[in-house]
Amino acid sequence: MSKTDTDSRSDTQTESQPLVDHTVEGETSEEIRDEWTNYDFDGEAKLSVSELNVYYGDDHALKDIDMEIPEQSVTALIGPSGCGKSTYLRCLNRMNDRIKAARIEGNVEFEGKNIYDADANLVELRKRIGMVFQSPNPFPKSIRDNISYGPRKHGDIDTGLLARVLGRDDGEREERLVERSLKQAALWDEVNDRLGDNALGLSGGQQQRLCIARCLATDPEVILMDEPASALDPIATSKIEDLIEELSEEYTVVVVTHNMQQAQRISDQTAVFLTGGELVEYDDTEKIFSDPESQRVEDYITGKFG
Ligand SMILES: Nc1ncnc2c1ncn2[C@@H]1O[C@H](COP(=O)(O)OP(=O)(O)OP(=O)(O)O)[C@@H](O)[C@H]1O
Repeated sequence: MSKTDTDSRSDTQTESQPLVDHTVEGETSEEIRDEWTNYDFDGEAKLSVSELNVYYGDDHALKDIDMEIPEQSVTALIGPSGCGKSTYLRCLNRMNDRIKAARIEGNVEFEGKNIYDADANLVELRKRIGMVFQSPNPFPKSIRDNISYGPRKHGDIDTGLLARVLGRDDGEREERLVERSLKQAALWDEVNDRLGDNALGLSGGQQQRLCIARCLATDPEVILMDEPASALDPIATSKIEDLIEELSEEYTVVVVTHNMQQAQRISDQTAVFLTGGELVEYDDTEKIFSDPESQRVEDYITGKFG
């Protein structure tokens, strides 16, 4: 499968500037790290992360992350437990702001603007960069209300009494939005005859697709997913995986997964984080899983540690 240490070092090593032994944890040189994480792709970057550091109190959870995320594709984030994948994902739409102990330094550019600028509009940001969590978390409301809740909150849909009195009722638009979002999330056929039923009566897999539909209803451009299938059975997982691949034709998807087969099945590029909050390698998924540069990445993906 892999290159040996000697092979992978020979590309970059010079006599005057020997590089450290990258097989020793924590000793990857900056030059090598830059080379292995500087992913060269066709097309535009949707998000550009630079010099990102995250601290929880004294714990330095993410170290100097530079990463460009290509638009309309699936980027998988993999790595052992505690290496910072979820922390990184939450940085991409400022969800870490909600964690008191978290301190974030660096830039995350979304279409040319740093989302950490003081004047960033967080409501708008999280509308454009949506998130789906590990455990399905529908609201204890009807299937229909789960979809229309966000657009109503943002003022995109109004079906209230005043709107009705003023003849501006968006009821029809709401129905169209509910149908479109549920179809996009491959759930419409299973629920279209019971849109008024409580969402908590759906199966786990259906609930997760509903959460994806809810996210799509606010018209995001980026969808962040934190282990979206880890609580689901194999059939429900396979539906979510198919859905992720379809969504990437229109949206930019970033997904954290512990499941390496899943990363291989669904993603175009994979970023490997290792213990200590380091981004060690970032490349085409095929390359990462067939011919990684880093010995540590190879050890991780072949199950030698992690
Ligand atoms: N809210 C928090 N407060 C303090 N420390 C935190 C918090 N969230 C995460 N951490 C710490 O930050 C580090 C990275 O955690 P994170 O959850 O991002 O890793 P992960 O790779 O997503 O792990 P897992 O795969 O187990 O979900 C860990 O050391 C963790 O203990």
